[in-house]
Amino acid sequence: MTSTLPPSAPAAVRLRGLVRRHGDVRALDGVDLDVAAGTFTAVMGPSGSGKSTLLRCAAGLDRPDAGRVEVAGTALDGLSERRLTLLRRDRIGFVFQSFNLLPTLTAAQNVALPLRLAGRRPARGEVRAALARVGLAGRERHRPAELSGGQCQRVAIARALIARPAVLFGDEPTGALDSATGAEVMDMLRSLVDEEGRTLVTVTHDPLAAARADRVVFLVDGRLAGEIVAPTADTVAATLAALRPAGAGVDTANTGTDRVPAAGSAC
Ligand SMILES: Nc1ncnc2c1ncn2[C@@H]1O[C@H](COP(=O)(O)OP(=O)(O)OP(=O)(O)O)[C@@H](O)[C@H]1O
Repeated sequence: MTSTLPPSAPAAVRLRGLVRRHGDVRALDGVDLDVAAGTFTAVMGPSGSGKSTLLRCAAGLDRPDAGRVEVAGTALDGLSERRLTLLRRDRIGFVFQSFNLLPTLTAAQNVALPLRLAGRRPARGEVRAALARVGLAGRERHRPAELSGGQCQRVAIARALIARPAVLFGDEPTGALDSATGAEVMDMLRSLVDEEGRTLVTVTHDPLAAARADRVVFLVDGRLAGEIVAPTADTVAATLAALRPAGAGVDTANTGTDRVPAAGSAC
């Protein structure tokens, strides 16, 4: 199946015929998908169905073997590595399950890093405002070891958003957090869409997290296998259960009900 917008509708992300092979494995097997600007899309599916590969190709972190990726109207295929790096820096944000903060830098310095790497000095109050936006007012001078896991992920999100990317991609951004903290982070991500018109695309295994999205798309064996608009945790869980091959066990990844927080300090 495909999930595309009319050609005239503004798409923050447009994927056409995406194929990505790893040896004999077709991690993506012909995916057509549009993500409308200003929306929150969750990507779900069984373990190994191609979710991370989809995100990495859409974000320009990996190159598909065939097909086309457009982000905010720019086609990624054919871009030189340098142009792709600049596009990722300026137009694409990415957060991972691990927070990847630099331990010796303060929260504010971590958030400012993408601007500094781009040769730009942050405007007065810009970093403080970015941290306040993710609920970390007053934490500017804390280093990662002095922050909780949820706070570290908020710093990582502020860092990913500081350059005002066209799309923020998240690969299980709450996967290392306990359920309550993960829910708070998902609520904060939702508010970024509602209040600022941000565009989010997030892989998650958690039906409760996916229920915050406007739309959930499901992958199976590298192909789109369905979608739910205006999802609830129940409709998401039921769809996932129906997609799981008969006899398959519970997904080894976190399901949101059995999450264990990352050990030790969080970052
Ligand atoms: N670098 C790689 N080398 C070889 N095979 C890979 C590589 N990356 C992904 N794959 C394979 O491609 C398929 C899709 O992997 P991917 O990580 O995208 O799935 P996923 O849905 O994100 O899985 P999970 O939910 O377990 O994280 C899997 O069969 C995986 O083993």
